[in-house]
Amino acid sequence: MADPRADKAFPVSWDQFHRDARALAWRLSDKGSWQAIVCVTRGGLVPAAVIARELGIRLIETVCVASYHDYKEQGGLEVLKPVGQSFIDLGGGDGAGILVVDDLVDTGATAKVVRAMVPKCHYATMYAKPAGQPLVDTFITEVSQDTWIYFPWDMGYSFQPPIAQGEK
Ligand SMILES: O=P(O)(O)OC[C@H]1O[C@H](OP(=O)(O)OP(=O)(O)O)[C@H](O)[C@@H]1O
Ligand code: HPA
Ligand SMILES: [Mg+2]
Repeated sequence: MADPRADKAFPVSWDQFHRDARALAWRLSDKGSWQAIVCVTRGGLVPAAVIARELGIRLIETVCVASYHDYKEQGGLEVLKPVGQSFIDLGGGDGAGILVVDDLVDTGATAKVVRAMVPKCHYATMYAKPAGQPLVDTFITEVSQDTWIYFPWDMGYSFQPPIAQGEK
């Protein structure tokens, strides 16, 4: 269950997301070499594109998982498409040689089911909340459990009331 008190906001712009994705690629670049990326859709598609470009990886697979069906509401976790067997077999049948990429880890529920498919993978996310961190090998920024991360593809420009107005 995501923290229902996730009331702090961590908004991420496209520029910041790109910078953080590049930073993740830099951090990964001396941690190994991978034959393929498995991106966790849908959120993992975006950092996976940047990391694939930076690390020169052209073999890309998806694992399709839906966990949060409504805003901040974690429903039953559904695996809509598992990792393909040919990818699991790349490094000997246990996911070695696979770099898994997702946008974030929160409770760790998604990472747990994906890791069960490719136990020897390297699991990388852009952002990590404490509950999910033990399931991730590499991430860029830690945010607290009571923070909700707002990704650029979920946002639009809107009027912000002045700070002083909120104090009335
Ligand atoms: O650590 P957890 O508590 O499992 O949460 C993390 C997962 O939740 C979000 O995916 P979501 O299920 O919302 O689907 P989406 O990627 O299609 O937005 C996010 O992209 C991660 O994959
Ligand atoms: N932001 C966006 N999607 C999420 C989050 C979050 O903090 N936690 C789980 N899915
Ligand atoms: Mg996701």
